[in-house]
Amino acid sequence: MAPTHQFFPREIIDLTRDDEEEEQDKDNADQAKALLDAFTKPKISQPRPPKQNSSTHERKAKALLDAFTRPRSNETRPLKRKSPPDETEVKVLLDAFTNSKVSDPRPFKRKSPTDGPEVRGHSNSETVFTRPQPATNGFNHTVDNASIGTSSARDRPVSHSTTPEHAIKRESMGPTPQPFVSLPPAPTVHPSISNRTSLSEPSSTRPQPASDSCNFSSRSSSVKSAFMAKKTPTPRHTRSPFVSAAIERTPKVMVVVPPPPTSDSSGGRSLSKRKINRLPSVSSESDEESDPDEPKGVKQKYYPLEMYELRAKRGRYPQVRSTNSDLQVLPIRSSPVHKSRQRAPHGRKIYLRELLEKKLRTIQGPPVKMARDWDGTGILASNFEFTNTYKLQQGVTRAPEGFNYGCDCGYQCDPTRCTCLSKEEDSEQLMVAYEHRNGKLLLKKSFINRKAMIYECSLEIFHTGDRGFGLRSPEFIHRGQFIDTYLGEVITSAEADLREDATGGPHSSPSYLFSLDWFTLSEEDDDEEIHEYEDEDNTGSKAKPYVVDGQRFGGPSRFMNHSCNPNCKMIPVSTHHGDQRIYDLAFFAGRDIPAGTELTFDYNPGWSPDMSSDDPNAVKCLCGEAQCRGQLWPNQRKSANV
Ligand SMILES: C[S@@+](CC[C@H](N)C(=O)[O-])C[C@H]1O[C@@H](n2cnc3c(N)ncnc32)[C@H](O)[C@@H]1O
Repeated sequence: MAPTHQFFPREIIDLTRDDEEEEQDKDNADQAKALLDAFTKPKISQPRPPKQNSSTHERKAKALLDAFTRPRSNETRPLKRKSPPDETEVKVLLDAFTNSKVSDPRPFKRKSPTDGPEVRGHSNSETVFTRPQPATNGFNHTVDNASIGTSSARDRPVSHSTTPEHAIKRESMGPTPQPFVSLPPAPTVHPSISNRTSLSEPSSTRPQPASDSCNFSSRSSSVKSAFMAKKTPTPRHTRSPFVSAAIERTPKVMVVVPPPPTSDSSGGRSLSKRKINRLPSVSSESDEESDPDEPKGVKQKYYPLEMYELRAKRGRYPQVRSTNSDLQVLPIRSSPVHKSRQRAPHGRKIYLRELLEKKLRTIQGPPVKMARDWDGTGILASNFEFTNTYKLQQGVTRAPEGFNYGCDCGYQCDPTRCTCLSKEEDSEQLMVAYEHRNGKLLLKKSFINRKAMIYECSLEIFHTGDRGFGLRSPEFIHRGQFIDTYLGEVITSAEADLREDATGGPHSSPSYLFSLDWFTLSEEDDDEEIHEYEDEDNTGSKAKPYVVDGQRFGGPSRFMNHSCNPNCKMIPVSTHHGDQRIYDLAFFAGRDIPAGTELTFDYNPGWSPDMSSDDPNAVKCLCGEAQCRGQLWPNQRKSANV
């Protein structure tokens, strides 16, 4: 089928010319250019170019070469050429053209002039093609026509238009390295365009293999090497129009470039980077081998999670190694980078800091950062992962669904009249926790000693120097503002005891156990409804409160230290009214807190002076407050708080 647009100057190509005429015009460079064009481009004015076999091409190519290299027999002066290097280049390139056809298998077997690679074109083909592309030559260059290897697709008219001006403009850009396959004798993609396509065009614009005739990728390497071997290193310059044409076309014959990066491969790195952010809890050695960049968190090797739970179940608890050891901090990786960092303390610090920052990014909500002045050696990177929810562990269950019920506010809850709100002890008045102050939803001043919920601020983990890490906010926090909840594994009291014993107790290592004992009922309490789901072992005994362990998994508030004069307060928040064993531990600002001030709460708010003791094993409090009690906990097992 004839192309719908004929946009190429007709006078350039005329394949009907016979050899005798050509012989007479050997010294005419323009004519030679036209002849060369005839080799590489089918004639537009014809629906189909005449079928030409390779020997015809070779003959014509040699004739063309002769025209440049041999003086005419009836003339004494040599052929006029603008520069010797151009001649050399033409020779080399033409040689490459002819030889490549002999030495290399043709990229595809042309069954007919209509066969050939199908080129998927740019949707705006004016910007892609500089030359007319007859639909009949088998090179379809619109996306619509890109059905590969089907005659119907090939025969479709070309639906784009290109003006001669475009062609001239493109050609003036001169030849460029050829990244894409073009096939003799009917290359269609302009070199400059091929190059551009490989660099920036979407893959849909790249030449596609014709399914019935060729597979470019399977032969690309041999074709490329042939070209590379024959390519002259001579810089290209001072080209005559003819030479330009020759150079521009000849490479099309043989230039093959490895498949350009697909969207997959280009995104691979970013995909792999994204994978880095995956929260690794327990990593196998094989995982480490496969992705050396992957941050490694809790090491099964050092913190045998499964064994840990297994033994806890059996009543035996593994003696885990100290969590302060640098050795535990280091995730073992086999990559050379990591090894070198291991050797260089500075590199190791950087690595550990990066590891921690990756962990910090897994925290949902406002960003939590690591203070820049921290110069620790990665203690934080050890056996600890941030978690965004409670991790219910073995033996811990939520109350059955039936125990959870919503309010009857309707579509939108009325926070001043919601039936979920508790009533004042001595009246029917509802306890409303929040009020708007300073443009924020804050805990009511009157409620600061009661229950409340949520307002977010950004936080920063920093090193206190004498009490391990601490938490602070780079922003001013208003009194009553919600800070965060205490997160971690929710475990049974029995397991908490095992874990505490395993670490030597709070006297020898930091404790991250926070008991959920707010609603713990007294032995006399006969609220059977509340207790019926607690009787897990059917013994009729009331279960002990669950405990949140923030040691291995936790949130930023896991780093909040104790103060005998705290600026924050933990207020329990129940979101499942029927479930009194699992609730949220929410921290609120007890007073206005200037930016950068350490956030603290009282680990033992029910403290009374008679709890003090002279026990030398008591955990010393280093809060530094004037009214410091001298110790973190009474010398009995902690119950109410951490
Ligand atoms: C929940 S952690 C707090 C974060 C901890 N500083 C860290 O580096 O991970 C509780 C532990 O911090 C230490 N700690 C907290 N407040 C303290 C204080 N006022 N004086 C001494 N040590 C304190 C104790 O070791 C305690 O067991």
